[in-house]
Amino acid sequence: MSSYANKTVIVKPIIFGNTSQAFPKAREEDGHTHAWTVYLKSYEHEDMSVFIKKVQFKLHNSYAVPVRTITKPPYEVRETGWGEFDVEIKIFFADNVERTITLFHPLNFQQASEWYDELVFVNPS
Ligand SMILES: O=C(Nc1ccc(C(=O)N2CC(c3nccs3)C2)s1)[C@@H]1CCCN1
Repeated sequence: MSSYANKTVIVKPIIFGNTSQAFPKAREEDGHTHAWTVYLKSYEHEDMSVFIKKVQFKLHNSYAVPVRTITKPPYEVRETGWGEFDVEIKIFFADNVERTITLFHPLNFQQASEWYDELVFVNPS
């Protein structure tokens, strides 16, 4: 926690990204070629459920139930598919005063892909 211009500022470093694993061959029944996991986690291995109410992962609309809502850690979705697309990650906070945060992550099947960001709270209630 730090102060800046008489304000209390709390910064929570986060990581979001995906891992994937290719199947030996495309799956007969649906042509899926990869298993993948998209995730959000604390960069500091902190239990973020203290200040996060839920995380919604919005997959491509062709998936059954494309909006996956995760209410406790680990904030991740494990799925299979045949291609890469953008996953929208929407963070809802326990304090309803805080606006939701929307992140986007392009699935990457060539290599594990992680992005760093920070959740910044100014004068949290
Ligand atoms: O790949 C891409 N978009 C994709 C959207 C959905 C994908 C997928 O993997 N799946 C849908 C789900 C289903 N399985 C069975 C019925 S619906 C498995 S891939 C783009 C197109 C060009 C480059 N990237």
